[in-house]
Amino acid sequence: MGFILVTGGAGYIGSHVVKELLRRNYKVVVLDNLHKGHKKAVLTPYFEIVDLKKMDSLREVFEKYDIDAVMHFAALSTVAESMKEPFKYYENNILGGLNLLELMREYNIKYFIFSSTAAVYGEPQVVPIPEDHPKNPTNVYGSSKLMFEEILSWYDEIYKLRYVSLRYFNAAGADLEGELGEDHRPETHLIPIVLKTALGQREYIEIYGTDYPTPDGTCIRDYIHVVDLAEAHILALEALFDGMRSEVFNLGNERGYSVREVINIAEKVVGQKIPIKEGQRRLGDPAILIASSNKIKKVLKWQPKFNDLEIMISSAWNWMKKHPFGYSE
Ligand SMILES: NC(=O)c1ccc[n+]([C@@H]2O[C@H](COP(=O)([O-])OP(=O)(O)OC[C@H]3O[C@@H](n4cnc5c(N)ncnc54)[C@H](O)[C@@H]3O)[C@@H](O)[C@H]2O)c1
Ligand SMILES: O=c1ccn([C@@H]2O[C@H](COP(=O)(O)OP(=O)(O)O[C@H]3O[C@H](CO)[C@H](O)[C@H](O)[C@H]3O)[C@@H](O)[C@H]2O)c(=O)[nH]1
Repeated sequence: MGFILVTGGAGYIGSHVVKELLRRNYKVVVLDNLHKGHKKAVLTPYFEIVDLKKMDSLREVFEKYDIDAVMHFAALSTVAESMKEPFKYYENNILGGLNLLELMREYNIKYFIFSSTAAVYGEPQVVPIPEDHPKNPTNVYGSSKLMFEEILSWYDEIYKLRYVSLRYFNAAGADLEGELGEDHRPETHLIPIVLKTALGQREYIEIYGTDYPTPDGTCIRDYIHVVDLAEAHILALEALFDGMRSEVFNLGNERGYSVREVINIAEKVVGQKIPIKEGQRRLGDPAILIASSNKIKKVLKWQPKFNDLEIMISSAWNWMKKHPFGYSE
């Protein structure tokens, strides 16, 4: 058995998946440019600091390792930034990904797992959102992921590249052994910001909009534990190895929590009141995003183990308490 190449394996979700792959005795090589990732989050000794946009250095990685499959997490993923710097997003997420696919073709590697997103759907017409829901991204980030899904389907058609595209909803939580966690800079995600407020690193958590058409006026999201995400990646990879055709799956828990509910549960976890400030809506935020995850449960027999938001927040809190400054201590 050769290596699983994990791009973006120094990042939040990639590092957790690497840990799970290693636990199951896969050989793993991580490729990351460390633009956002952290060296300390890389648990495999095989680590290449390479930018996907640099075809020549990328080719050296394919020359050096015998690769059986690729898991592709590397991407830029901040919605607001994508609307200010579209070129950067299309260049990184499309061109970077295409370089990878071209080398896979050249080196005859047939299996690919892609980190897609709920942002491909845009404003939902129905919730829970099924995979065949219309795709109308409302930002460049979501558009770049949708375009890449289309590219993948042509690589399948032309070169028989077998892929699974996993459309994650809101990834949350941290490694249950406290070895890995979420350390985005700047942090834009709700749960880590709420917890940083509890730690006193921020004065308050600003709620982006309290006039949404939801029961308490704040946005509703479907959170999924990063360890359950990791499990889904392994199931997808092994299904491809067993001959499954290319597939697209949502990954969420089919249950929504409002921003206020998230803050309330976080207060329970940390055992203190967390100061809030009611602010304006953030541009491009849909009111409600909830996944239908029926398909992956049926086809891959995926069963989330940590679908309780309190468990997700507790695991994130455990890591953050131990690492208040993330990986930079
Ligand atoms: N966090 C979420 O809730 C969420 C939800 C849906 C989809 N996703 C997708 O999942 C993937 C992982 O997300 P994350 O939260 O772990 O992000 P992250 O920023 O923590 O990890 C991404 C990693 O990719 C690396 N990278 C980016 N561009 C690169 C390039 N050109 N060459 C080499 N390395 C590069 C970064 O340095 C970083 O370590 C992304 O593709 C993201 O779009 C995340
Ligand atoms: O300081 C904050 C941060 C967030 N929010 C709210 O909390 C909810 C969750 O926001 P996140 O930024 O944590 O995540 P998003 O729902 O924006 O997630 C989107 O961006 C992610 C990548 O960053 C994924 O790609 C995901 O699929 C896509 O829907 C949103 O309603 C947001 O408005 C606040 O009220 N205050």
